[in-house]
Amino acid sequence: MSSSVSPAQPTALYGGKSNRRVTVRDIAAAKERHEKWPMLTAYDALTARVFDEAGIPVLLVGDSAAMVVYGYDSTIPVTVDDLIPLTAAVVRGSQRAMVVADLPFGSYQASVTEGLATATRFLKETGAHAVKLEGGRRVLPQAEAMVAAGIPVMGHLGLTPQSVNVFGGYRVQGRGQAGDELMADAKALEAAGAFSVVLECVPEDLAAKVTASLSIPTIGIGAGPDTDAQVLVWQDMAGLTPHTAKFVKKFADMQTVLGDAAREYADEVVGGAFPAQEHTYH
Ligand SMILES: Nc1nc(=O)c2c([nH]1)NC[C@@H]1CN(c3ccc(C(=O)N[C@@H](CCC(=O)O)C(=O)O)cc3)CN21
Ligand SMILES: CC(C)C(=O)C(=O)O
Ligand SMILES: [Mg+2]
Repeated sequence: MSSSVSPAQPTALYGGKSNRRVTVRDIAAAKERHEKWPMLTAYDALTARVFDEAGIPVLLVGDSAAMVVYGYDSTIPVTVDDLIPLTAAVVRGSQRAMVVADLPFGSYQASVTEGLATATRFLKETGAHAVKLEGGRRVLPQAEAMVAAGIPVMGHLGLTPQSVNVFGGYRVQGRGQAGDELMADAKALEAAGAFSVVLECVPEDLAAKVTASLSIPTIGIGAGPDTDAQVLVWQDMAGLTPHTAKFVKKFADMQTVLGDAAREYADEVVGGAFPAQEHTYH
């Protein structure tokens, strides 16, 4: 497994000493300075704390919780009521990171009113600092209304998993003509006031072109090395998920670590070695 190395020079978002919450202004400053930054998902207080203390500046409570927390085989089934308690836990578990709430399928597409009501619920009931929604021009009125209401919006283009049934699987998006459409969506989100945009599963050349064309940061997942930021689902990054996409790098082997711990615990219970006197009240 790889060892971690901090950059020699602290950047606007990583490696500095400030403990106050990261804001959209800090994120804009990072783009101006051409500084890269890391984002991870989190779904509970303890992992949020670990990632916060590791200096991850932005934590996303992804609707990927549908798959990695709730065990569904897509993100379609997860609801606002499923995600609100997880998002609140991540806010409580972190001190410095900006917490972004991923709006689930069916909670913002129907209308501006619906989108605004959902985004407002996340900010009020969880303490999240921003929301993320999938789509470009098709959700522009919603994005504009949220920004007008004072809610920072993160966009998400390319492989938008809530549309998996339209794509016919989790496939690379934005090849050929579709790249021009994606670029237009990215520019529309920027004009609507989005503070950043996720680019998922797109060719690296397209991601680089979009990154160079926007004044807001791009956050890549399967989008190559040239986006301003990167994001991974933490269970993928830590080696807990059994099957992962090509874009995932495993920075730890938690499946082995946790499995070995569980087997050792079980062996000691069955063999009588645990609990010992030191774990016992007298
Ligand atoms: N654990 C987890 N990690 C994720 O990154 C993630 C989720 N869940 N759930 C929601 C979506 C689904 N995602 C996925 C899932 C599979 C592929 C995948 O297997 N892609 C193919 C690309 C095939 C092609 O060339 O078009 C691959 O082989 O990498 C990609 C993104 C990303 N998101
Ligand atoms: C992978 C990220 C971008 C996401 O949307 C999620 O985790 O739900
Ligand atoms: Mg998501």
